[in-house]
Amino acid sequence: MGRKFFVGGNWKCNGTTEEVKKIIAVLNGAQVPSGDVVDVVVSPPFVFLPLVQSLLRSDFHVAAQNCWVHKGGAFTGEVSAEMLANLGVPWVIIGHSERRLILNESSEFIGDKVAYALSQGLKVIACVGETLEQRESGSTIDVVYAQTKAIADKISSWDNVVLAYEPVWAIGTGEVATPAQAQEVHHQLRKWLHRNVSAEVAQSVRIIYGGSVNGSNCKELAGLPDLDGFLVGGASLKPEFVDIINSSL
Ligand SMILES: O=C(CO)COP(=O)(O)O
Repeated sequence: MGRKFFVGGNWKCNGTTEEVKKIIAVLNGAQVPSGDVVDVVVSPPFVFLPLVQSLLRSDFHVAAQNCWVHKGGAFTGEVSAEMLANLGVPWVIIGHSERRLILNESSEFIGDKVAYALSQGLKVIACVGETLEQRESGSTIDVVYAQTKAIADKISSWDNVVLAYEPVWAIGTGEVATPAQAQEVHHQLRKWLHRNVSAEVAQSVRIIYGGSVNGSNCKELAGLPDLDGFLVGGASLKPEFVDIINSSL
């Protein structure tokens, strides 16, 4: 069985109620393949999750952009995995580079978060990726292996995990990875899963790419053998997100 294409839209810390309604109207009117062909997940800021859930077509789903690492409690400003499950939010993005780098989340902390979110029945988009400095020093593969290992060490099943490779130097820069660069890292990640988890998991886990994906560059990337979809930032707030959803056709 092939891996189902997956397209996530990470809205990051953007949007007003009016803007949310506008982008949802575009998505709801879009001609896209059925949910059997592509998983579409949009990830608004926490405060807009109920609004998006109430308006969004039923074949698309929502993701939170983060959650607390363990059970909720006295953690001011945090949102727990239990709360997301209680709201019927099926997905959560964990380990985005903006949280790793700006909020100093360690790989170990991210591994704990992924494990806890899974334990609460959430599905996880787990992000890995190297900085420009790491790429230039030749350590890309070591970095993404270590980030992936920190997750693998904490979880017992990859059934509900999508792995997102997002090179930091490509995020929000307009400098998308070349098809060769993306394919190389995705292939190496699949090899790592094969060696360290299982052949079955290596075969079935979706590895998606993020970093300056847009309506014009998505098609070529979508055809790569080890690339199973996208995690889209800026372009997920625009009508071209529909082209990205359709890029595997
Ligand atoms: O960080 C990203 C998605 O999580 C990618 O962002 P951009 O598509 O804006 O480069």
